[in-house]
Amino acid sequence: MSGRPILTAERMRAAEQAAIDAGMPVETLMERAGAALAEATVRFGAPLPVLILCGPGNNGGDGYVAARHLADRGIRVRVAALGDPKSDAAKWARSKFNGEVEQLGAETGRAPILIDCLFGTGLKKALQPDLVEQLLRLSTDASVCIACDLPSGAESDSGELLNDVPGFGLTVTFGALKPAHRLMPAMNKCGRVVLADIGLAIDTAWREIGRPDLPPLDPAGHKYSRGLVHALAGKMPGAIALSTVAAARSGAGYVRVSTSRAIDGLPSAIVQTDTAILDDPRIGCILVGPGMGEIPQLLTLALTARAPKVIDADAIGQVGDAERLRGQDAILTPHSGEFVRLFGKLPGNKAEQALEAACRSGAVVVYKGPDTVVASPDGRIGFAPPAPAWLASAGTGDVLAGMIAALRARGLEAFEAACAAVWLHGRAAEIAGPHMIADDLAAAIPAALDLR
Ligand SMILES: NC(=O)C1=CN([C@@H]2O[C@H](COP(=O)(O)OP(=O)(O)OC[C@H]3O[C@@H](n4cnc5c(N)ncnc54)[C@H](OP(=O)(O)O)[C@@H]3O)[C@@H](O)[C@H]2O)[C@@H](O)CC1
Ligand SMILES: Nc1ncnc2c1ncn2[C@@H]1O[C@H](COP(=O)(O)OP(=O)(O)O)[C@@H](O)[C@H]1O
Ligand SMILES: [K+]
Repeated sequence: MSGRPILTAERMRAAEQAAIDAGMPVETLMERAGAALAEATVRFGAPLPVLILCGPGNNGGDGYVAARHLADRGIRVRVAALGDPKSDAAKWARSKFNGEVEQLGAETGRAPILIDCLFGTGLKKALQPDLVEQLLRLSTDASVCIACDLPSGAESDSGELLNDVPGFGLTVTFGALKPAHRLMPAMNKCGRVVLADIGLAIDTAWREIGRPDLPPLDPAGHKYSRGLVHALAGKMPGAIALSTVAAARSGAGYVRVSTSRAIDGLPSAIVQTDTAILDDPRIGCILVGPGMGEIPQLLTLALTARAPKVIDADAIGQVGDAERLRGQDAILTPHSGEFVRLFGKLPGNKAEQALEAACRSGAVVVYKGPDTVVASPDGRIGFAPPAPAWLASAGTGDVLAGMIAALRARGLEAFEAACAAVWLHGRAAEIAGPHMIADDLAAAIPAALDLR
């Protein structure tokens, strides 16, 4: 999966330390970070006057460097600090800035552009209430709010907010994204996240899910080689209709659905059959769960087959013990309720929980929500880029399950298929617009595929 790297605060510090050990002075890293922050500020906020709030650590240090670069470009810049810098690198950055530094407090005056360089990955606890008050006041008065590395108060690894945090239009981060940029609730405060390369070597299996690279159509292909999805219908035909239409629109060569009664309104291209022969070697992916209802036999049937499978919705509730999935080539797509029912309350952030669930089940786990994460038992984690909140409507999960099944049947490896489908699902929602229903989402899939 391509996409921007994501590191925890600890691994970020290790990457920084490795660079320092290899002879790169920390001041060089800070210089690059501050310069990138200044550059992004100019691009995002135009040459309006800037107020930079500097904390005591290296996040504040980045702020002093940015102040110098902005002043050098002739931009009016003020710095308001919590106090003197504490770290050596931040002291160095402060000494290089020739302008005045105000004490941050109730008298600090507003500016059209506010840059928060109070705390980044070194945040240890909630900000003092009076500081939160100043941050909220100055952000309300600003036209553009920019966070250096992280919004102050956002916990880097968990994505939790330790205090009230204003909404930022832009967050400029360095070397790698942090989990908080892609986990709720912090993700919702970051705005656009720009990643600056400051010359660190980053090695990680955690990435933001990027634009997928799908294999080209085989000119000599036929409908089975393009991928056969076999869906098992249950009690609610509407859900399987959404899933199978989504599978067909996602480029499966053949979509077949086993159903005991005809499903009205399905496109003629989707083949309905009253048998469920799952040992057909041409099946590229079985889809079970959407609209299944209380028919646990359908899951049992799916689990007897060798083909890869997507296990969604009601079928997740029927798994019972995650061990039952061991040896299966499966992708599980729980929302939070289904996740907790199957795996219980797991420790760690959402990504770590998904990874633990993947390890316990041996399946690729797509842990859905406003901050969907995809985890593979081999340690890879994909964090979805922000998707529109209007995805929160009935049936959109059925559409996602069908999309994953199609991409799996088309031959993508399980983790790649899940990540690609999550990315396309979000883009299809953007295309379908705020008043969409799940049917419109499925109809927008071809346009999302064209976006790539
Ligand atoms: N990684 C990299 O490669 C690079 C990282 N860079 C930058 O460094 C940033 C990380 O810097 P950092 O480690 O100095 O931590 P930072 O966030 O400035 O805060 C630490 C200070 O705050 C204090 N403190 C904490 N919480 C507090 C609270 N609630 N209320 C009050 N005080 C609190 C804490 O005090 P302590 O508890 O330790 O006494 C300490 O003094 C990172 O986000 C990025 O911007 C770049 O320069 C380029 C290279
Ligand atoms: N607030 C939100 N912002 C973005 N995406 C969301 C939000 N809420 C839900 N989603 C996405 O919408 C889909 C909902 O799936 P699910 O909960 O299974 O619904 P259903 O079972 O009705 O189809 C998931 O892909 C989820 O990631
Ligand atoms: K910050």
